[in-house]
Amino acid sequence: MTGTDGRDSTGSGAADIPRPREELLELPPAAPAPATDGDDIVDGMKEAYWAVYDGAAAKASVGQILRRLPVILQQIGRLAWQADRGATVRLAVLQMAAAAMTAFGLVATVGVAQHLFAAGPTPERVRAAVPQLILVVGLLSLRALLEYGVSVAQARLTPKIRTALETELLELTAHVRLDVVDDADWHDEAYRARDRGLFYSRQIVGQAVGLAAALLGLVGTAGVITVLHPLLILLLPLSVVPVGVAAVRAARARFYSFRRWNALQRRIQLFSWLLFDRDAAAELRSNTAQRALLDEHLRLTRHVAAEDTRLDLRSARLSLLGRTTGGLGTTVTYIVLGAMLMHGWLPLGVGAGAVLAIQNSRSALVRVVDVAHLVYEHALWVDDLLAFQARCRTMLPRRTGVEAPTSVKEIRLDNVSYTYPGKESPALDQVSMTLRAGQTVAFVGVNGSGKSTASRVLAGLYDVSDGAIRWDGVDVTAMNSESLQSRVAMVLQDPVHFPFSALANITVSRGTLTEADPHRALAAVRASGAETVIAALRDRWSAVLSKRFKDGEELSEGQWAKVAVARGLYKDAPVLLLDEPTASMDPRAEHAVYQAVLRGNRCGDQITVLISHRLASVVECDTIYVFERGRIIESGSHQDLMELGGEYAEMFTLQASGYGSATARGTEPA
Ligand SMILES: Nc1ncnc2c1ncn2[C@@H]1O[C@H](COP(=O)(O)OP(=O)(O)OP(=O)(O)O)[C@@H](O)[C@H]1O
Repeated sequence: MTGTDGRDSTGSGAADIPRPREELLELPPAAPAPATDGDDIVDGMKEAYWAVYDGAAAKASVGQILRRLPVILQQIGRLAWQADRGATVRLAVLQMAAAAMTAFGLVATVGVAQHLFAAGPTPERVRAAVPQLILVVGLLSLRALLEYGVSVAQARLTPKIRTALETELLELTAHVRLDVVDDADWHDEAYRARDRGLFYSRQIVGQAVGLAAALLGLVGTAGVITVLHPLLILLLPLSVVPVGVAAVRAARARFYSFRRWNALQRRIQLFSWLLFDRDAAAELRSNTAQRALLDEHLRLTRHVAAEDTRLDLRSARLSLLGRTTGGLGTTVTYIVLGAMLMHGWLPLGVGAGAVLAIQNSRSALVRVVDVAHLVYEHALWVDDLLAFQARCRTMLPRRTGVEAPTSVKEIRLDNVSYTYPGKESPALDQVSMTLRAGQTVAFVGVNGSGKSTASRVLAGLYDVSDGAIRWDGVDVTAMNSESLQSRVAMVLQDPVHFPFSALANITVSRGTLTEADPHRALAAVRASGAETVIAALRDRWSAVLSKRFKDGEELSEGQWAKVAVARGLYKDAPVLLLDEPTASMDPRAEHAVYQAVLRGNRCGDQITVLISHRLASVVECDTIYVFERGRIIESGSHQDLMELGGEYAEMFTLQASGYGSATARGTEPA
């Protein structure tokens, strides 16, 4: 006997002597995981796709931040305006009024100081200050009320903005074309927009309000100082700039440590995830690998503890530096103020007021710096979310064109080609076929030959790169994509396990979870074999098919397959595509499905396409198309193809011989 490689396969001769192996790989090291104790463990971590903007505020210059702030405030204002105009106006007006009260309160406090530091006996000075004191209390109470109003408006606005953004994001991601969803980069962006963009969009309104309040406070106190004495405004930078510089450095250090902390946590989480994970549990135990992973976890945790301490110490040092520079600035301010008082340029009461106002400005500036950094970084995430939404809007399926017909007599594919984005060679190459109502056809071929791609193109999920698909002569590109998709029922090998009731798992194929056609549902589960599955559930049709819910039930893969076939049949579309739906079914269930779908052909004018690797199940199809590298290499009935003696006949004979030899072995005498 001679094999295809020409070597003798009888077990004798020179061909049996193994040839020396080529040295492809050197010996591995004795320690598989190199110790990284001496290295910076954060550097070994690839940046997570969702962490791209972490620490951005630490990298931006003060100029960059200042330039972006008006744009950010404007953008958040626009989002707020779209979400709730009334609440936005109230928020802005009340916030400005609260800031004005702060400034008036400061003026009144200066008035109190002027009376207290005026010449004359103390009781008279105190009495004279009382009306101003009452005014201060009144203004502060009014400010508290206004700030309450700000909080109320903010509480109404924030959830509305978040809901609007989330709804729009889900609406867009659920509708973008399938080829877009196939793109891994798009996925990363989608997760980032959902996890980070939405999260920060909820916080950013409050932060923007805080920033506006701090900025208004700063402007207000600067105004008061100018009113007290124009020269004092020159003193203000002397006092506040060092504080501002220290605050900028401290804020940057905080963002920088947050970024490192995040990277470290991700590294640790990899290990804790392996120790917790259900899928890893069996292998972890059978390999007795728990100790090794726990040791690695402990090693990393110790690293993180040391890193935490280092970052905290750095932050403490920066804070000390900030206080020292701030203190120096204050000392210089007070010396100049003292000199002005001594030279009689300033009355004592005004001097005391100036001290108060300068202190106010300093704390307002620190707030501005802190919040500006936060807003800057978080606005990048919100920007990212909005840019992603804008991109998705350009990736929606065709929404123009005529509605696809509710029934079809003939679907023609003329030289259809399809190339996946980013791929060089086509997955479908010049495929032509004609499918007629009432026919059942099969797509067969080796893995990767293009069968599923052909079915997705037929289902209107991908637009062809070349060629045309016509439904009764009408090119599908002239049809609204979603209407076309609604005319095709698709059953896949790995169906979605919807965590809904058994009934909703069937009705979802007609786009509803709440309305059912009871007769059609029963007919569909009977035909697919799902009837016995549902009948065995405690709550039958209403049983929730997910263990994540109380009293929920879990199905086996084969049972899910039956539910998925029922879902496809329930859709009752003019085209039914079955992409290896019975791969996980037991032989009896598979037989029943083929009886129902193929021989019974429940719906006389339906076009049924079956993709299967079990060739025994396609024998009765009207036409069998054999795919190879995206092309159709053979087509015809089973009989035709067997007579042709090509690829199909070879595959069929191979499978049949497996059964034949097994049967023969089973019947051989022992
Ligand atoms: N989403 C995708 N993105 C890029 N390439 C893809 C994608 N899906 C399939 N391909 C490629 O297209 C070609 C055809 O794949 P397809 O899934 O249509 O084959 P198939 O015949 O259904 O295979 P199988 O029998 O394994 O299910 C393969 O080379 C595959 O790698």
